[in-house]
Amino acid sequence: MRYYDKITPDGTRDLLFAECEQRSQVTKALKDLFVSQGYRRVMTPALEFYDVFGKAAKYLPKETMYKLTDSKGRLLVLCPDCTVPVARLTATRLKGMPLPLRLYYNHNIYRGFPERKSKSVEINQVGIELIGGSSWRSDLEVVELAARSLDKISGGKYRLELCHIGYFKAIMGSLDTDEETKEEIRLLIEQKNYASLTDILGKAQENKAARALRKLPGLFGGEEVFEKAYELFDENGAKESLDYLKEIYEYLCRLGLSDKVIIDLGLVNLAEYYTGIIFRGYFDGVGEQVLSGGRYDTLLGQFGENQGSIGFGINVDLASQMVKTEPEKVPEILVFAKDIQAIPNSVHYRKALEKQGKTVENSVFDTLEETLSYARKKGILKVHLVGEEIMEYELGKGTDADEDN
Ligand SMILES: N[C@@H](Cc1c[nH]c[nH+]1)C(=O)O
Repeated sequence: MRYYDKITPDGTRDLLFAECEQRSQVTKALKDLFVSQGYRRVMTPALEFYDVFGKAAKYLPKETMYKLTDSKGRLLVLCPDCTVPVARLTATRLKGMPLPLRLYYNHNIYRGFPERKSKSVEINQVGIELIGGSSWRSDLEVVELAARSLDKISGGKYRLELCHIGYFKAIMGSLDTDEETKEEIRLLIEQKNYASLTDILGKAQENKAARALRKLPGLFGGEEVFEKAYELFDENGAKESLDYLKEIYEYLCRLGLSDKVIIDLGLVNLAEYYTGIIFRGYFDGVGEQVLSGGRYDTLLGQFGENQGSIGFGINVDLASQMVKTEPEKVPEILVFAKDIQAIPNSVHYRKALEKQGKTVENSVFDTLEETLSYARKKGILKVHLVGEEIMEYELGKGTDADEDN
């Protein structure tokens, strides 16, 4: 029998020192930004009833959720998405609060990807949701905030891809095929898999919609994309979606972000709750998407509250790759209590040093000799011995000359 007692499950990992620091820096930078804009923090549990997502099962693939049962045999999941629990919370405990609600969170989510062993299944996500308010103004606020978040973390080395799911939905609505094939088509477009897309569309009835879908993954770039898109398909609400997206795009250009924003009409996200604009953020040199978000106007309705909302989430681990940390600092002083009786005094002494802003470590060795040897190994330059008096030992870098003086 094989024991898995020295490793972590596929897709999870331990984080050490500098990595923890990078994470903290990212979350602090984002938190400061969100708080300064009036967003308030909420926390939802790591465990949720499956029904919270089951009701919205169509929003997230069931196979990617980690499931377990509680003591009453009810089905639970490890939270696979932050937006759905926030919708649950808004419709229950936050019901009746003045709208709009501006919420932010820092949460781990769990999504299994059986086909990709190396992909993280535990993702630390920081995000916001803006619930209620006029769609137009909320969309402008949140898209700009997404760009600002990416900018703050990467120092300008980012790009934001924009789409409106209404365009894709309009085309799909005009395609004469069953739901299963439609889902397959959506996946192929998401993966920009032209070959299989052409194959599968070859089987559907040839019409304007099928032609447009074939071209969809290529509708990617700057302003010129709009012209092509209008030409390709403008029925069934497609024109209105493009008009709306174009206005958002122009607004971002007016903010000076034209070199950061890309239109990608092939952005057909995994989470099916989107009903309006959707967007994704990338950092230069990081292959995977760091930010994802969009407008979802029907999700809250699933929980009995009809409110439109928009939000985004940022993958903190990927964002951490953009953060440089200072080389790790060792404590300035190692304090050693000469004997058991001196320990209370050494505590007072450490507190006094901490008050002066010093970083202080307590020696848990029984002898001064071991304490000095440890300090040398760790590179701590000062050892203070607390007895009747305080004795200070200075350990020069790489020398132990003054050890016994
Ligand atoms: N929950 C979405 C991001 C999002 C937040 N709000 C709207 N969308 C995701 O994980 O991709």
